[in-house]
Amino acid sequence: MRIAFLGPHGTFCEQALLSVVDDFPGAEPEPATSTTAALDALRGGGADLACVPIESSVEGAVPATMDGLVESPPVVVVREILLPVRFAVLVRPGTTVADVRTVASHPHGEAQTRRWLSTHLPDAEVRMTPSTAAAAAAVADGQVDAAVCAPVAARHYGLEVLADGVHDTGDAVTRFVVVARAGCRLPAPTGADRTSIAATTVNEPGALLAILTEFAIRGVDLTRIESRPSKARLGTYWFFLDGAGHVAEAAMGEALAALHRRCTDLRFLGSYPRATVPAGSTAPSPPVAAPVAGQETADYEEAVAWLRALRAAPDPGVG
Ligand SMILES: O=C(O)C(=O)C[C@]1(C(=O)O)C=C[C@@H](O)C=C1
Repeated sequence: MRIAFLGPHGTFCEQALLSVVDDFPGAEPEPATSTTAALDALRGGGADLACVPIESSVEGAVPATMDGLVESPPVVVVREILLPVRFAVLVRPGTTVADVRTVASHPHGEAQTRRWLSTHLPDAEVRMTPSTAAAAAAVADGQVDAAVCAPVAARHYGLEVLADGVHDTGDAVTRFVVVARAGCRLPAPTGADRTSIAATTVNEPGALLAILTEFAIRGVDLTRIESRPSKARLGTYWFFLDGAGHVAEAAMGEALAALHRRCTDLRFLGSYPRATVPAGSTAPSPPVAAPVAGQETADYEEAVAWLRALRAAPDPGVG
């Protein structure tokens, strides 16, 4: 089983994938040159799964992933991974701070170390690369003087650490997702799951509120909402929503069925176990609201059984 990931070797994405790879028997991680390339490999059949970053606790959404999730043919998330991230500045051996004229990183790496860079390397030109490890590779090739990346990249590219712990915000966490082609068997409900969707709707007052209401009235805790341009024309958007629960559960299933009737386009992007921040990290796990009384799975099952009993009345023809 080939799993394409945002490469080259030494990315945070590779670390995230390696932390769960044993759960995918026979997995062969294969580096892709970008998030888009990883998703393209999945869609084109060159990979069976793709592991890509989706959001950072500091910098927010990874646009290439959000946009890639709603392209065709459809894909679904089957796993999420939370990885605490800390950044180092890597250089070729012997390079001093005074030698650094160019520094490279992924846009999210630059965003999370901007203050450090402006304080300690104020005159360095900052260049963007498709990943933090691509920046480390560029240092090794002599294209730039320094990379802002994961410390682990040093051993992949024969670099040394000029400065460690250079992130501006402590306890940063990046969320990664493992994505499969739609039609695969969904992960079974665990009781602590997340469901992701993307929806478009008409432009009229209250249209977004109507979408949110379908979740609210069923006690579904929304854990994330983002919008991205639909790309069809200015002013039209995909709304990406994550909610606590599994499509196999009545509350989430009913909410999605209601959205299917209501939205102009609705993409189911997967139901998968909610990840927590790994033990040992000081970063807090994301909050999830407590269940709402009367809206728990057992309440739904009881209500469905009640309705079924009503409909199964022995003499429906009375009157
Ligand atoms: O470039 C990498 O190493 C990645 O895995 C990507 C990525 C991201 O997209 O946010 C992951 C973690 C860090 O926040 C910086 C970059």
